[in-house]
Amino acid sequence: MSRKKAVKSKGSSKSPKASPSSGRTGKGLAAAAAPSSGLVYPSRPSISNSGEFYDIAFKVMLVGDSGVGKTCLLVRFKDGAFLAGSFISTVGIDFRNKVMTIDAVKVKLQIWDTAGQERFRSVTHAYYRDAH
Ligand SMILES: Nc1nc2c(ncn2[C@@H]2O[C@H](COP(=O)(O)OP(=O)(O)OP(=O)(O)O)[C@@H](O)[C@H]2O)c(=O)[nH]1
Repeated sequence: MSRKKAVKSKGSSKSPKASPSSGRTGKGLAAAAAPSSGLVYPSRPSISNSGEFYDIAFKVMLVGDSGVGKTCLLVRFKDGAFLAGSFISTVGIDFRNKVMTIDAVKVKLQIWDTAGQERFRSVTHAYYRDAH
């Protein structure tokens, strides 16, 4: 079985312009998924920016007031590290990808880290579409 290579966005996974969940509509396993649910079921395994194959993708948003620990939670989950004592407030929005295996299914989580400061609210709200 041949494996398709997804179109990569230029640069690292930190580019907020990329929207990997768009452009891939449900096929194959997608019969039960509503297109607006944000679920992405590729008909064949796709490849993430980190080079890992995955079967299904979810868009996850981290939202909350500034300083509650959204960025730390993401870094801890993605890299296993905790940034103690260094509070650099997020500017705008950022995202990281993580591929996990759950019940033998490769799940890609595209986790968006939003800025909690009020002045970025209009920017971050624009990215809520299709999120979980
Ligand atoms: N003690 C403790 N401190 C934490 C924890 N999580 C985050 N912090 C601290 O809280 C501060 C803010 O964390 P961030 O993750 O940057 O906060 P944020 O919600 O992303 O903030 P914005 O980017 O402004 O929206 C940092 O100084 C962290 O070190 C935690 O679980 N325990």
